[in-house]
Amino acid sequence: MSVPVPMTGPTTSPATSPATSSVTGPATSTATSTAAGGAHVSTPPAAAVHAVGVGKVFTTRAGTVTALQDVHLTVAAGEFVSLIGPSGCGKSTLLRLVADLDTPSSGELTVFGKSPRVAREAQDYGIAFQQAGLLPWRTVAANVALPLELHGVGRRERAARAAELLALVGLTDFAAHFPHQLSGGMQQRVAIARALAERPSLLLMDEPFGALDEMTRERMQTELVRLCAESGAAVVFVTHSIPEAVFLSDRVVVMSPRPGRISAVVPVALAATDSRTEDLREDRAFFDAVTAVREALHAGSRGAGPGSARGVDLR
Ligand SMILES: Nc1ncnc2c1ncn2[C@@H]1O[C@H](COP(=O)(O)OP(=O)(O)OP(=O)(O)O)[C@@H](O)[C@H]1O
Repeated sequence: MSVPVPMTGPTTSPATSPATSSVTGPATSTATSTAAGGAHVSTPPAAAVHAVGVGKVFTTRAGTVTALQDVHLTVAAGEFVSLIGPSGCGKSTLLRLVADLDTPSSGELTVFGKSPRVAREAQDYGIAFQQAGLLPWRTVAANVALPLELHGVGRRERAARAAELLALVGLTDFAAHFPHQLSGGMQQRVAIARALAERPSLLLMDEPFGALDEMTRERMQTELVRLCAESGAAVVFVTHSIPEAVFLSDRVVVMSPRPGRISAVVPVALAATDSRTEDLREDRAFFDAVTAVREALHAGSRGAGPGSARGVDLR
């Protein structure tokens, strides 16, 4: 990713920061503009995601469910942030609010300084969920080109962009195949290519590798790191796997259940995310970061009752 993070160093456990009123990403460069009179004024670039006191309450026949309470989170442009926490702690709900698939009950949420709706209309973000969600009657290339088609991009330009994206995810030879002719991992790569079609500045990913076998999953993680480095997109990534979160992220956001809130943020002080390779998984610093996230998860779940860490891969 384009955001600088501390380089690999000796093996101290990364510090976790408690969830306080402000959880902010690494500093990014500021844009300068010239004000009247010639003075240069620094304008900080808008964060990819900025949540201030966000809450979400669902009302059902059985009563109300507070899925999120007082969530403060800032994801910098180009930053990779994972959300991890027990089942039902509100990870998907938070992602859905960012994606304008639902609206907050309280607080303020902006995406690149705009409301989620305006950001969606501006095609600021792409989405990839656990189910690849490909249209079975369309070829791989036609699936990748779908968002472009929906937004009126011409046939020739669509074809060129689809070819470029399929090359990026290593599926050039499968352009004319149909989804059922591909493996699960290949389908997921098509879904990621589709999410990148409109060059979004933000990718929202909800357990995109959850259904894959371990080896395919690790390969996909390495590919995702590369793709994100190439595209410069920020990513908000929901996962149940601690090693996955650590391998991919600049920061891991730990959530606790009932009601869902951020209990800790673990900065991942490994090599910059754009230069992470398979070897990192054997690195002492990697294990230390995994331990830090695991401890934060346990601490966040303490007091929430038995089984409250369920659904998290604590290995
Ligand atoms: N549309 C809805 N109506 C009512 N309750 C909902 C709705 N969507 C989510 N919830 C509730 O909100 C809480 C958070 O759900 P959410 O799916 O965000 O959790 P999660 O952390 O993503 O869980 P998992 O890890 O199991 O996917 C849960 O208690 C869930 O039952």
